[in-house]
Parts: sequence; C-alpha cells; structure tokens
Amino acid sequence: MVEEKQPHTQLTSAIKTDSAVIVGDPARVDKATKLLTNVEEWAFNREYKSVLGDYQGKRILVMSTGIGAPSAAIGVEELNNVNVKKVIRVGSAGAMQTGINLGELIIGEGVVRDDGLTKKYVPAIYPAVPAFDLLALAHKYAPEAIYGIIRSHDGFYMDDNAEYEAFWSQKGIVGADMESGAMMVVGRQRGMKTLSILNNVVLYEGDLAAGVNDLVDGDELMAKGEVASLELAFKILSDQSLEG
Ligand SMILES: O=P(O)(O)O[C@H]1O[C@H](CO)[C@@H](O)[C@H]1O
Ligand SMILES: O=c1cc[nH]c(=O)[nH]1
Repeated sequence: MVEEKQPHTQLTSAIKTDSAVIVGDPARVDKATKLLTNVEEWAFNREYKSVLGDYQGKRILVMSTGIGAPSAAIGVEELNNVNVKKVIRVGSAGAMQTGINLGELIIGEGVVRDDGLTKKYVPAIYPAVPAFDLLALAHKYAPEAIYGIIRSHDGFYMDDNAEYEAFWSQKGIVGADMESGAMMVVGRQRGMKTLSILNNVVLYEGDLAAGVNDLVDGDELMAKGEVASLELAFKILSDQSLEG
C-alpha cells in the first residue's frame, strides 16, 4: 500500500531520518540548508517548508512550522508520524532578563506553558522539559549560552504583555517564544526527544516589533546568532553519542 502523505507537511517516511530541526520562519530553512550538503527540497505546503541535508554524515530534516503552538504541534505530530524521534527547535526569542545581548543563545531547561493548546493534551501541572541528552550536548558545544526556563505564550500583541513579562521576569524566566512549550509537551507525549535553542532578538523591556523587524532586516548580531543557533542544533543532532 502506498503511504499517504502527512496532510499539512506533505512528509512521508521516505525522508529516512530520525532527526529534525524546526524553525518558525520558512526563510530560516534556506539559511539552515546553506550549512548542509546533499540538499534535497522536499515540500512547501502552507507554513511548512521542508528540506533535507547532511551535516557531518547525518541526514537531517529542516522544517518551518510558522507561528504559534497549534501549527508547531501539528508539525511535531506529523514528524512523529514519519518516524522522526529527535527534534530541535531553532527559533527567535525576546530576553526576559537584563544583560542578555542581541544574538546570544537562550536554551530552555524547561518551559512555562502559557499557551492554550497544550492544556488540551495534558493538565497545566505537567512539565514541558527537554531531553536530558540533547541538553547535555548543548552544554558540551555551547557552554557560554544562557540556560534557564523560558516562557511560551500565544499573544504577541496583547495589551497587557508588559505586565505579564514583568511578572515572569521576576520569577527568573530567561526568554520568551511561542512554540517551545508545545513542541516539548507534544513531543514527550509521543516519545520524542526535544530541545529548544533561541536567538535573542529583543533586549529585556525593548521594543518587540522593532526587534523582530531588525531580524528580518538582517541585523548583524541577530544574523550571527541565527547561524550559531542552527550550527549548534546540527552539531547536537549529528553527535555520535545519539546513535544506537
Ligand atoms: O522566529 P520564530 O522561530 O518564528 O520564533 C519567534 O518569532 C515569532 C514571533 O515573531 C514566534 O514564532 C516566536 O516564537
Ligand atoms: O519577545 C519575543 C520575541 C520574539 N518572539 C516572541 O515570542 N517574543
């Protein structure tokens, strides 16, 4: 029987890899695959652009998931359906503490699940945490990164964002994005290993929209951070300790 394509990503198990990097922005897929060899474009349907390539001999899928928990969760579910078992999100984030510079990498040791979707999967008291071995490899290759708990939210333009951010900053949260919590919760439910590596594009209490615009416009520090975050994900997924 011919395997049906996954309806949103258009993936099938013919991708023949257990490892994927997911990003929000489809344009980041092209930046990522510049770091790979034997590149094969797979599909571009809705927000899901997927390209395969090799990094140090390891075949890796790079796929965009768009913005927000629901589309990230659909992407992770469809990756699981085609036998991908290790997923690293490479995203952009806003810093939640002073002293975290633009282009610095923020790596989630856990996520405050401030999204709507994952509560439908498991109660809010269930933790969103990365896989220990992927996190340990991040420490091996990027000891200088900022490690801590991040917050994934649903509301980029909410009126009271400043108040929410002040609250969570006081609790020690280091960065904010919109998809890491969903990836970790859904991935864990499906027996997948996950990790989130975020490139800081907004200083704490800085202008969110201006930061995201600077990323689009190729700000030098942010562009460096983007490449560094992608390279780190590829190093981790191609590390021999994950094989076998
Ligand atoms: O750059 P990406 O990976 O999309 O990540 C961040 O950027 C988007 C908001 O601008 C959200 O998706 C957020 O999580
Ligand atoms: O502060 C930020 C920056 C990018 N993306 C977010 O979700 N928050």
